[in-house]
Amino acid sequence: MAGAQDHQDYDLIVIGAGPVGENVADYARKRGIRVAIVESELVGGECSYWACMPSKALLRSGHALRAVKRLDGARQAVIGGLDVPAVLARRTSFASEWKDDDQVAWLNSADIELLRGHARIIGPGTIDIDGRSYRAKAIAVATGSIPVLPDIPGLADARPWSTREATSSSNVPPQLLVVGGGVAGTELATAYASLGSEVTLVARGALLDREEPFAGELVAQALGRIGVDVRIGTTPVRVDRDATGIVSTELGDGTIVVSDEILIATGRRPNTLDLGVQTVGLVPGEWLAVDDTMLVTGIDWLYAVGDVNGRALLTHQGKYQARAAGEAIAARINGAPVHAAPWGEHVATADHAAVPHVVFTDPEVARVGLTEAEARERGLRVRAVDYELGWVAGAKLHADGYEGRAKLVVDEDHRVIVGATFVGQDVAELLHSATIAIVGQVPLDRLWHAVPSYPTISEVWLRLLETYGRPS
Ligand SMILES: Cc1cc2nc3c(=O)[nH]c(=O)nc-3n(C[C@H](O)[C@H](O)[C@H](O)COP(=O)(O)OP(=O)(O)OC[C@H]3O[C@@H](n4cnc5c(N)ncnc54)[C@H](O)[C@@H]3O)c2cc1C
Ligand SMILES: NC(=O)c1ccc[n+]([C@@H]2O[C@H](COP(=O)([O-])OP(=O)(O)OC[C@H]3O[C@@H](n4cnc5c(N)ncnc54)[C@H](O)[C@@H]3O)[C@@H](O)[C@H]2O)c1
Repeated sequence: MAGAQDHQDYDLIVIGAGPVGENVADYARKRGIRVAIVESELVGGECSYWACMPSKALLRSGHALRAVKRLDGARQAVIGGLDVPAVLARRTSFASEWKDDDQVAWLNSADIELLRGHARIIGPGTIDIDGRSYRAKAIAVATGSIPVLPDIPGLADARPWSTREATSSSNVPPQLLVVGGGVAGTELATAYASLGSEVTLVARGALLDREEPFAGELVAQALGRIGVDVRIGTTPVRVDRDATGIVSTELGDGTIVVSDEILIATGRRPNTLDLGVQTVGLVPGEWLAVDDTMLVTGIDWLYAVGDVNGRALLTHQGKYQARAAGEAIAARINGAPVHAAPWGEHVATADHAAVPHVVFTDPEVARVGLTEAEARERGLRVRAVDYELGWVAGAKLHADGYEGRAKLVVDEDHRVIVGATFVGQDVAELLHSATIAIVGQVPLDRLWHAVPSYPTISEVWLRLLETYGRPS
C-alpha cells in the first residue's frame, strides 16, 4: 500500500472538484486546515460543463422567444425563429468552452492544492493517484453521479447520447428521440424542440412523476404545443443504428421511432465503482450513506458530499451540504466544537424536508419540501390547497393566456407549510419565498402579514391563504 513516495501533506483531501468538492475544500480551507483537491477531468465538474450551465443556456433563448410571442403587441415584432448557431455559441461560452483555467485560478487564489488524476482510496486516510499515494486526516468524496444506461437490446451499440452529448452537441439533430420523462428528459426535449428538432419523448410513467401530478400534466401539454410527440406508458425494447447512422427504436407498444440520435435520460447512479471503497469495507457502485455532517456511516475519517451520497442530486443542495461538511471537518481537525443539532452550523438538516428545485421546462416546475403524497407517506396530517396562477392579476399581465397552478401542503398539527409547488412561466424566482417559509417554520397566521406586491405573480400566496381559510 503506502510506499516510499508517501506524503502526509494534508489535513483534508477532497476527491472530485465539481461544485460540491470545490465548496468542501473552500469552507475547510477558510478555517485554516491544509487542503488538496483531486480532479480527473475538468475542475468545475458536471454542472459547469455538461449539466446545469449548458442545459440552461440551451433552454433560455427558447423561453425568451416564447415569452415575447405570448404578449400581444410584442409578438408582432418577432419576424423569425431562434438563431441556432448563436444559441449554441452562447451555450459554449456558458460551458467556458470546456476549459477549466478560470476555476483552476480560483483554486489557486483560495490556496487549495490541485492534484490532477484519478483518485482511489487504498486504506484509511490514504489515496492513490496514478501510482502515487497521499495521506490526510480526512477524505471527502465528491465524485458525483453518472448516467444509467438501461439494459435494452442494441442500445449500447447504437452510440446513444447521454446528457453530456446533449448539452455539448455542436449540431441540432433533425430528429431526436428522448428516453426518460424525468427532469433531464423533459428539459432537453424542450431545448431541442425549441432549437428545431422533431422530438419524440418516451416515458414509461407520467412525466415528472415525483412531482405533484398537475406538474407533469401541464408540462406534457406544453411539450405537445411546441411539437414534441410525447409517448407515455411505454419504453424502448430494441434499438438499432444502421450503416447510414439512422436509429430505429422499437417501443413496447410495437411502434418504431426513427431518429438521428437517441438521448438516454433515465436517471443516474453514484460514481463509486472505481473509487477503491471496497478497501474500507464499502460496496462499489452504491450511494455512500452519511450522517448530517456528511460523515460516512461507520468510518470516522471519510465524508461523502453531493450527488455521491444520493440525498439530492442538485448543485445547490450539494453545495449546502459542502458548506456544512467543510466546516465540520475543519472543526473536528481543529478540535473545535461541532454543532450537529438540527439546523446547526455543521449539519445539512434541510436535506430532509426543505430541498428546493426547479425544472426549467416551459412552464417551469418549482418545488420545495414535500408533495402532498410524500407528506402523507411520512404520516403527517396535512391539508393541501391549489390555486390557478392564470387567475392572478400579475400573471395575467405577465403573459396573455398565462397557464399555471400553485399548491401548498399544510401540516395541520403545526399550522406550517411543509411543501409548495409552483408551475407556470417564470415561477422559479417565486420558490425562495416558500423555502424561507418552510425552513423558518413560519406559522400560517403570520404569513397573512407577508403582503405580496400588487400586481405580481407572488399574489398567489394571498390567494392560496384565502383558499385555505384564515385561522380564527
Ligand atoms: C443535464 C443535467 C442538468 C442539470 N441541471 C441542474 C440544474 O439546473 N440545477 C441543479 O441544481 N442541478 C442540476 N443538475 C444536477 C447537477 O449537475 C449535479 O447535482 C451536480 O453536478 C453535482 O455536483 P457534484 O460536485 O456532487 O458532482 P459532479 O459535478 O459530477 O463533480 C464530480 C467531479 O468529480 C470528478 N471525479 C469523479 N471521480 C473521480 C476520481 N476518482 N478522482 C478524481 N476526480 C474524480 C469528476 O471528474 C467531476 O469533475 C443537472 C444534471 C444534469 C445531468
Ligand atoms: N433543473 C435541475 O435541477 C436538473 C436538471 C436535470 C437533472 N437534474 C438532476 O439530475 C438527476 C437525474 O436526472 P434524470 O432526468 O436523468 O433522472 P430522473 O430520475 O429525474 O428521471 C429519470 C426518468 O427516466 C425514467 N426511466 C427510467 N428507466 C426508463 C426506461 N427504461 N424507459 C423509459 N423511462 C425510463 C424514470 O421513470 C424517470 O421518470 C435528477 O434527479 C435531478 O436531480 C436536475
